[in-house]
Amino acid sequence: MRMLLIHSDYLEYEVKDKALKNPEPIREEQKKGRLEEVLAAFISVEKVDETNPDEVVKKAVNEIKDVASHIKAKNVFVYPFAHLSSELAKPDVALEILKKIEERLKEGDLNVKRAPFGYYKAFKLSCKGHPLAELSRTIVPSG
Ligand SMILES: Nc1ncnc2c1ncn2[C@@H]1O[C@H](COS(=O)(=O)NC(=O)[C@@H](N)CO)[C@@H](O)[C@H]1O
Repeated sequence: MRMLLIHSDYLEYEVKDKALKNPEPIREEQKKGRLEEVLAAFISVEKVDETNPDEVVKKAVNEIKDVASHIKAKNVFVYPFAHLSSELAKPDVALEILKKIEERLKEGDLNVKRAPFGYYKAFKLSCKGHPLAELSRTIVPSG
């Protein structure tokens, strides 16, 4: 799994077209979304993650929580992003892993949103530019 973590004044998205034949079914209110003072987690789920999804979920959640506490962000946006890797996991596996990351993060005291999976989306971001505002993480199952 590859994650790009951006601390931003806000992240807002708007769903445009389908990027998959069968994207995640969404409700009308999910077609647009916005969070202020947010840690945006752009996540590419990779083929290697399919060998142990639960382990990569656990590691990803720990990394996101760790960064959020360091930068004192209470809001997290889980954002499916297929452009951080050339070895993408199958969409159904990727969606399950992203849903689990969202669920686990919500168990803590973070306010979490997840952007819809399988759609082209317009988005706006305002990176804060401090030394920890742009981070990346590579997460692999231990095998
Ligand atoms: N492995 C993945 N990790 C994260 N998001 C993914 C993954 N696979 C698919 N997606 C989601 O599905 C959308 C389309 O994925 S894509 O790889 O860019 N494109 C496609 O798969 C099709 N256009 C066929 O190539 C992405 O924008 C993202 O929302």
